[in-house]
Amino acid sequence: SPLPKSNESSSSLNELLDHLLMLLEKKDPQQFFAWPVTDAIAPGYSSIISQPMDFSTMKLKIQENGYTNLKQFQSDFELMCNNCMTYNQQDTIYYKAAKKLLHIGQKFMVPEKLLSLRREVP
Ligand SMILES: COc1ccc(C(=O)NC2CCC2)cc1-c1cc(C(C)=O)n2cccnc12
Repeated sequence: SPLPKSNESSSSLNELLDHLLMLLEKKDPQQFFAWPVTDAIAPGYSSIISQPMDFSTMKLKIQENGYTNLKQFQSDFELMCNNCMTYNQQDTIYYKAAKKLLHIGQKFMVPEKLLSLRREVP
């Protein structure tokens, strides 16, 4: 089906979300959150995690105008981090990375911080 027509407001939201996503991806240098987790690298993952989420899926969703507000973007980000902290034990590099990323993301996505981001987006 053709991509829905983007209007002024959705494209400026999408620009903000693209910028935010780029900032969050930079906080995941090992790219643990870059792609969907497969059962091959994480045994039983698909039967434990009912709603998988990763940065590449979020990027696609932005391009398809899948987010109509910031809150929806925030909840996918939190879903991604919480999935990781559900599947992995606390003493793993993945759990620790998710905890750290979630904390950083929550600091980024506060209104005054976002205002400055909006000024950054050309
Ligand atoms: C896209 O997901 C990944 C991509 C690459 C890697 C990876 O480079 N792992 C190496 C670091 C020690 C092996 C791990 C993951 C990975 C993410 C995750 C998450 C996000 O739960 N995960 C869980 C168990 C095992 N591997 C992973």
